[in-house]
Amino acid sequence: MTGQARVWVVDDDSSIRWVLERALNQAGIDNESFSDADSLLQKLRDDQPDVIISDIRMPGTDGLALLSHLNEHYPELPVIITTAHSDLDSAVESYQRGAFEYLPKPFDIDEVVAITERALAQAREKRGEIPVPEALPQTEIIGEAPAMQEVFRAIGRLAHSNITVLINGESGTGKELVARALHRHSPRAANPFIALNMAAIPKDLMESELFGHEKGAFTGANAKREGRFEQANGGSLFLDEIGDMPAETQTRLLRVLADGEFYRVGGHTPVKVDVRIIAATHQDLEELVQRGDFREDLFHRLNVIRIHIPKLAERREDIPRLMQFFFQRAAEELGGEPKVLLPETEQFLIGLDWPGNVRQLENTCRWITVMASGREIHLRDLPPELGKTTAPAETGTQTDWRELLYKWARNELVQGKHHILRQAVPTFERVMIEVALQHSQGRKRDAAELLGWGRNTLTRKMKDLNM
Ligand SMILES: Nc1ncnc2c1ncn2[C@@H]1O[C@H](COP(=O)(O)OP(=O)(O)OP(=O)(O)O)[C@@H](O)[C@H]1O
Repeated sequence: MTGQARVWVVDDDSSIRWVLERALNQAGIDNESFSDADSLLQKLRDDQPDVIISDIRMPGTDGLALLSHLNEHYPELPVIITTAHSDLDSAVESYQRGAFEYLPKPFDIDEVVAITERALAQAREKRGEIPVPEALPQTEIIGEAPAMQEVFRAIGRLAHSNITVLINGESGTGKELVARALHRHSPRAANPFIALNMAAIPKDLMESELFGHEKGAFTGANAKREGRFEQANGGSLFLDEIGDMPAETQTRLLRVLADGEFYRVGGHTPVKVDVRIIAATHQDLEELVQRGDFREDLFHRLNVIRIHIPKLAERREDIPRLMQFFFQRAAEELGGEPKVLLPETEQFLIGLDWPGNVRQLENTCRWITVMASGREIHLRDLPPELGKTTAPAETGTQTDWRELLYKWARNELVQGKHHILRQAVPTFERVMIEVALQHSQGRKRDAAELLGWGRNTLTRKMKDLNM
């Protein structure tokens, strides 16, 4: 945006001017008020705002006359009309004379601010200024594992279609990322992508969240509200954790999918929408259907194309690149240079089970970026709980590390490596030496004694190991 956004408000009611001034100021929108249209027109001769909010009934030039004048002489300038005497005629008249929006009083302050922001965005667009890009989450998907290649192929095949897609995968495997990619590569890319997590919405608010409500539909519904379906019109609606959708909402969703239209809560006029549904779940929907917890007909409607995202432990080969990517991103966000893993640290991390999948890996990389002081990451720099939660925790510390070693060795062999002792033994010795030196506060003679070596052996080993 060039300079500050400026909004002019004209209303003969000083209390309305006061309320609007306060709300706009709070939203950081620069504004100025006028008590009548004539003084506004006067000022318009040598200055121009980005948006005007005008009342209809005012002494002197009224709002509709002002609107006609503005529409003729300043067609680019969005005008929001407000009125306390709302009727069908004034609404129709306002739109016919080119109003950007029409708002009956008393209005919902948040709604006025939201509409003003939309008007400001449109004004910028018309002036040819580049619209402020929305802070889109990073959508690059990393995956060289065959299972991920399969996912990419599915996204590619679906690129030109509007088909409903069901994404299956454990929590944190990247379902939302894939949904965004499906949207970004679809003919709807320029329209909204709206994400909604069924598990995060209280049951009794779900319908109004999805379908919106009319003013007065229930206690607390002070103004009409658009639901997510309307917001996603022309674009995609991502319904995450669809298995958690309550039965009544399932029934309504099914009807919307069949008819392409719905009623807002408390509404009597059908609302038509064109929305592509991308649903996701970590649950076994077939099993939910069997148990009677999910409607079978809805399941079939959603299950047109299914994309399965494997858990991270099933695509360990992607872990190094993912970590590199997350270290890079964490460094950009938190400052500093991206961390680098020592080979033994990387091997250890590749061997873990990662029950929280890619999200857990990402969080671990952020943790390391914040907590580790050096650039190179040793085993000792890893979050202490990592081994416990994600490695198969056995009884007693002795079996703990042996289990990990088993896992590591198996993994090496699975990856086709040879001579694995060449890596394992020095790694083992290095860890032992580091711990002993830490314990002896750097005194080599004591460390050697702790290890059961002579001092010369320790010195030679440290030299061999480049320590
Ligand atoms: N293949 C990948 N490449 C890069 N980043 C990824 C990949 N998979 C997941 N991520 C990142 O991991 C995090 C979790 O992914 P996402 O939110 O898409 O998972 P989800 O399966 O939708 O999780 P939930 O089911 O818990 O909502 C996100 O920050 C996402 O950017």
